[in-house]
Amino acid sequence: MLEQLKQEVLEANLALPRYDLVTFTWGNASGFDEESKLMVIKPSGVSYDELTAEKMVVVDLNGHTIEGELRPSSDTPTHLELYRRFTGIAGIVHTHSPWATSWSQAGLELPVFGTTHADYFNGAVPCTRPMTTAEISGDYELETGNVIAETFETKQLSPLEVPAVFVHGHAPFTWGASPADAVYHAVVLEETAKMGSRTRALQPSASGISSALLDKHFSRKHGSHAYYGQAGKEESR
Ligand SMILES: O=C(CO)[C@@H](O)[C@H](O)COP(=O)(O)O
Repeated sequence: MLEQLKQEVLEANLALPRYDLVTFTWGNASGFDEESKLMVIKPSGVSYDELTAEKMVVVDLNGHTIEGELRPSSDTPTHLELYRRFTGIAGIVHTHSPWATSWSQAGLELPVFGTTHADYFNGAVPCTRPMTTAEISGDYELETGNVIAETFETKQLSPLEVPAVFVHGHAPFTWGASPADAVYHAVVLEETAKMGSRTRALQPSASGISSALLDKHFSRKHGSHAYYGQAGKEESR
């Protein structure tokens, strides 16, 4: 079942080490099928060079495995909560990419320091609040999804316009209209986090570009970025 989505999710997972976003088995990518309300996600603990479409795991919104021999990613509850809470997304990526993870560990939001950021994210990339002891000792992955959604609701941010978040003390999640879109945003986030780290080192008082410049760039670029299609070749919408 969902053979096409399994292939897309496989390609998205294989792109994570290709773009140096993960080490060992860290991170994961998933895709969501709106019609069947089923998610395809990477199996837990499997090396990226061993992944195949057949090893992908299909789960329903309650987290029940519908198809697949292997255990779904340990982050399955987080992915499912985001598909439930963020309308219109169909791909999610979680990495431990070094620069974005550094902002997550610092508990800082990433300001819009420049137009590279503004081309893809319509505002600062937020960081979630620290989770409570009860949340950590409860269903940690489910609560991670909840605190991400709570962050966007509290800040009145559109997940479609800022498709990225730093989870406090953990690492980033990104999402998009497809698994490939979510990977694209993960690459952009890592690059803008690197630039942001260096900007702040050069000028600690740097506060970011004007809202006029942000609006100019985001409105011109949003939704038109290239993403890779079959066989990894660059395509543009
Ligand atoms: O964030 C974490 C662990 O801190 C996880 O994302 C692992 O990095 C990958 O777990 P699996 O997807 O292999 O279960």
